[in-house]
Amino acid sequence: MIKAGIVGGTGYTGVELLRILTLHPEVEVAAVTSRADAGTRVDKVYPSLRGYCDVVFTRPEIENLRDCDVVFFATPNGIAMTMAEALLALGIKVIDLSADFRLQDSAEWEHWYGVEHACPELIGEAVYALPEVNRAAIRAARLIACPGCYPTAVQLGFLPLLEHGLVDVGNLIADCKSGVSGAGRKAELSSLMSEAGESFKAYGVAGHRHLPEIRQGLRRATTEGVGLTFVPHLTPMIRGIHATLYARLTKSVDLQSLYETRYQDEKFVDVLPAGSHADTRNVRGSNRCQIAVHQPQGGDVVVILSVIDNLVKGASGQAVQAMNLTMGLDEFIGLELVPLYP
Ligand SMILES: NC(=O)C1=CN([C@@H]2O[C@H](COP(=O)(O)OP(=O)(O)OC[C@H]3O[C@@H](n4cnc5c(N)ncnc54)[C@H](OP(=O)(O)O)[C@@H]3O)[C@@H](O)[C@H]2O)C=CC1
Ligand SMILES: CC(=O)N[C@@H](CCC(=O)OP(=O)(O)O)C(=O)O
Repeated sequence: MIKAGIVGGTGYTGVELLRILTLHPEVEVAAVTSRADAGTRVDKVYPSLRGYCDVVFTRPEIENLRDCDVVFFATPNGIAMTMAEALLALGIKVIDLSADFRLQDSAEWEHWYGVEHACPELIGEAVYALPEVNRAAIRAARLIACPGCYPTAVQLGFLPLLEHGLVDVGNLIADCKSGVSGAGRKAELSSLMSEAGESFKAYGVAGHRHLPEIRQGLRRATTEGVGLTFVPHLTPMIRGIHATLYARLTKSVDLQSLYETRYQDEKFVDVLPAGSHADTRNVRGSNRCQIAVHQPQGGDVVVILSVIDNLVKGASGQAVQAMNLTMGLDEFIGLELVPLYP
C-alpha cells in the first residue's frame, strides 16, 4: 500500500482528498495535518468520514510526514515551497495543489503572488500536472504542481484549437464562473451565503493570478504569441466552474470531430454531443471535464463550453490522477466517481 500524507486536511481540497483516498484501493492515509485541529481524530472534525478514517490530525511538520511515500499539499500558497525540499530529500514525492510550483518563471511567480519564492531552485524540476497534456512527464516526476481550477477548465477547452493552429491565438477570451468553494473554507466575508448567495459578479478583471498560468499552458501548444482576456466571476453555487471560451477561427474544419478525436482516449474529458450545453451539475463530485463545441450560425467564432468540479478535476481528483501516474498505478484507479445529481 502507498502511504499518503495530506498537509492541510481540514480545508475543502483536503477533505476532498480524504473522500477519494480513503476509498482508494492502493492507498493508506498515513498522516493528515491541521494546526487548528492537531490531536483530534479526523472523523470527529468530519463525521462524514466515520468508518473510513481513524487517523488523528498532527501538526504540519516534517517529522510527522516522514513515513509517507507521497505528501499532498492542500494548503494556501506559500507553504509547500517551504517544506518540499526536506520531503524530497527523504525520498518522499510531493504533490502540491497550491500554486507554489506552477509557474516556470520565478520572477513572474513573485510578481503575481507578491512574495519571494522560498526555493526557486526546485521550480525547474516541478512537473505541471495536466495529464491530458503531459502524462509521461508526470510519471517520471517527484515534484508535481497541480494546475489551478480555472486553468484546468480553460486549457482543456482551448487546447485542441491551438494544437491544430485553427484560431487567432492573439485574441482568446475566457469568461469563467466559479462556485464559492473555490475561495476555500477560511472565513471570508465575500464567501458567506448571505453575501454571495444572491449575487453574481466579476472579479480580478485587471489581472488574476491564473492568467499567467493559463498563458504558460497555452504557449506550450502553439508557436504564436498568446493573447488572452480572462475574467473570473463568483456565482451563487457551491461547487463548479463553467468556462465559456471564445476564439476567432482562421481555418475551417469539423470542430466536433476534432474535439472528439483529441479526447477519445481521455477517460476524464467528455466531449458532449453537438448542440449540447455543458452544465456544472453534471460533473459535480466527479473527476470529469465536460466540453461542448459550438460555432454559432456557422460563423468564424468558435465558442467552447467547459465545465469541471473545482474541487475534483480542478484540484483533488486531478492531484490523485497525478499520484496514480507518478506511483506507477493505473491512472484512473480510485477516480471512478459518478457525479452527484442534483
Ligand atoms: N478550493 C478550490 O477550488 C481549489 C483550491 N486550490 C488550491 O488548493 C489549496 C487549498 O485550498 P482550499 O482547500 O480551498 O483551502 P482551505 O482554506 O479550505 O484550507 C487550507 C488548509 O491548509 C491548512 N493551513 C493553512 N495555513 C497553513 C500553514 N501555514 N501551514 C500548514 N497548513 C496550513 C488549513 O488548516 P490549519 O489552518 O488548521 O493548519 C487547512 O486545512 C490552495 O492553495 C488553493 O489555491 C486549487 C484548486 C481549486
Ligand atoms: C471563487 C474563488 O475565489 N476562486 C479562487 C481560485 C480558486 C483557487 O483556489 O485557486 P487555485 O486554483 O490557484 O489554487 C480565486 O479566484 O482566487
